[in-house]
Amino acid sequence: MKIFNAQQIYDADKWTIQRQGISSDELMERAAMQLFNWIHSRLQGGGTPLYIFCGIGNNGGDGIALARHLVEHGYHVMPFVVNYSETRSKDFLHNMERLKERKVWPVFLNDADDLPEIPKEAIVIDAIFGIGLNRPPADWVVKLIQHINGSQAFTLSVDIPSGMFVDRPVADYNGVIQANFVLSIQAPKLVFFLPETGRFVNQWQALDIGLDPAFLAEMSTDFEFITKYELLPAYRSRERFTHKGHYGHTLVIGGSLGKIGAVALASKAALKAGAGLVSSYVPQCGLVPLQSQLPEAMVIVDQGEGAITNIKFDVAPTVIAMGMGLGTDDNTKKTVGDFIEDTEIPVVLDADGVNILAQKPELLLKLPAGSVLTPHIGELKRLLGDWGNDFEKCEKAKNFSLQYDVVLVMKDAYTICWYKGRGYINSTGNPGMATAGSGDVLAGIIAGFMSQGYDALTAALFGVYLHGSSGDIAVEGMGYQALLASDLVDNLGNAFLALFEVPQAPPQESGGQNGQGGNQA
Ligand SMILES: NC(=O)C1=CN([C@@H]2O[C@H](COP(=O)(O)OP(=O)(O)OC[C@H]3O[C@@H](n4cnc5c(N)ncnc54)[C@H](OP(=O)(O)O)[C@@H]3O)[C@@H](O)[C@H]2O)[C@H](O)CC1
Ligand SMILES: [K+]
Repeated sequence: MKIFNAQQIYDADKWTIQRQGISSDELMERAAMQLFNWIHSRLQGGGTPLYIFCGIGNNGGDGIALARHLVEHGYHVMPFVVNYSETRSKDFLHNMERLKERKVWPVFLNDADDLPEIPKEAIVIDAIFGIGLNRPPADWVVKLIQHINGSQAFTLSVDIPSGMFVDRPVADYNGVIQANFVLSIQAPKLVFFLPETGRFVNQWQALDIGLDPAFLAEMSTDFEFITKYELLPAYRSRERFTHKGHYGHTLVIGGSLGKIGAVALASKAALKAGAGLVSSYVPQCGLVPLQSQLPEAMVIVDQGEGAITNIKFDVAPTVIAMGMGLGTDDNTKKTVGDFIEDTEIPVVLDADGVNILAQKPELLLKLPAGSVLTPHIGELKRLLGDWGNDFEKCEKAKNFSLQYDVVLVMKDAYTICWYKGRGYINSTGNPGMATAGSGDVLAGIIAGFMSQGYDALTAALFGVYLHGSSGDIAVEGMGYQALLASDLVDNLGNAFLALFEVPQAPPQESGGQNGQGGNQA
């Protein structure tokens, strides 16, 4: 699912109005009907007071139109106009007239003295600012937002939490609606998925208002939200007349004294992801634990006792996952650096493997095409340099992916895979996955996919999605705290099965639940 920027949404509006021969007011009516249906299907006409705070633009227009539908269905509606500007939008005014025709007069709020009492059992509908916010809100509007946040009422934001810009960092973190739920018009917004702003969005759902599908399909976007529906067309089924040789050979290089578990996790994950063969290359101390823990893997030992000192092997892997548990031994760093410089086999570089690249950036140009880097935030900073905010971080990652022919997997609550300037945002995962070994499993899954012949981007997208999905399935029977990286490996089979589950209702794009939501270590 594409993630549009504000300008693209305004363009799609215009095009839809022209193509479908409708007025902008009719488009707003579609948005209001969708909002109403969503609320009505859940409240079923209950007596909960609905406090609707509306701005004076089209976001406010959505709110006022919604208020009319709710009034017509007998809901207890308290509409307010947040009078932050004299410049009202045409469709806002139109809907104000219609509401007044039904003998409903919203209360105008003009300054901080006007803040209404909000009972905690009320539902607040936030239609103050939408994607049109282009400067910090006035102080009294910030106070209103704080007042709403402090009310303990369930807060439902229309399109985007008010106070959040759609394309740049928040000006004042105390001046953003903390939304329990966001009903986002047509598509989710990028800011839902970035840590600094995503924390204001507990859960979200996109409401389809029928913007011209052909126009949306043709528009190229910097970001795409990846669900199983984007992935399934790339899935390759296992053919009957095949053998292990058809599914490639993953070599996992890593481990040091006390960190052999990282290699075991990655190796098992590669096998579970479908690699035909897996060999684990470890220092000598890894031989016995690996052979006894993971009989399916072959083990190749380095000369070094407790750390890898000189990488040499005589197998012909399809892909190499390396970096997990390597340690910081100088010889190890040197042999890994030399290996990266010479190899032509695509690599999935994790952990210390990424750190070695950060220390020797000239190696980046030597990475075989179709390689994947899987840094966590700390490793990413070492690789890209520090950033001031999430937008700057994305810009750096984007530039990096334009400069080097590799996939950069930026691990976070919503992991973003970057390739050739485009960001692919993952939809699965939860905070339980912020646990030791989770990253080793991810690198192993991605390598397992590459080993079967998936290109690096597709392998990374499948890997990140299934890793998160496996975590989501695993926590169904336990608390987040109890999730272990090995649970991610154990549930990978169920994550594959879930890919093919047909939803009972048609798929709706939705996600989130911070505190119940995603995180990939
Ligand atoms: N296709 C769709 O997604 C549709 C979305 N709809 C809804 O429309 C809004 C966007 O509406 P818009 O009128 O463009 O913008 P806002 O309602 O967010 O803001 C209104 C105006 O407020 C001014 N502004 C901006 N920042 C401030 C500020 N800090 N203080 C005061 N005023 C501010 C600005 O106008 P200026 O001329 O003053 O710059 C805004 O234009 C979208 O979010 C959806 O909810 C449609 O209903 C259907 C199609
Ligand atoms: K809003």
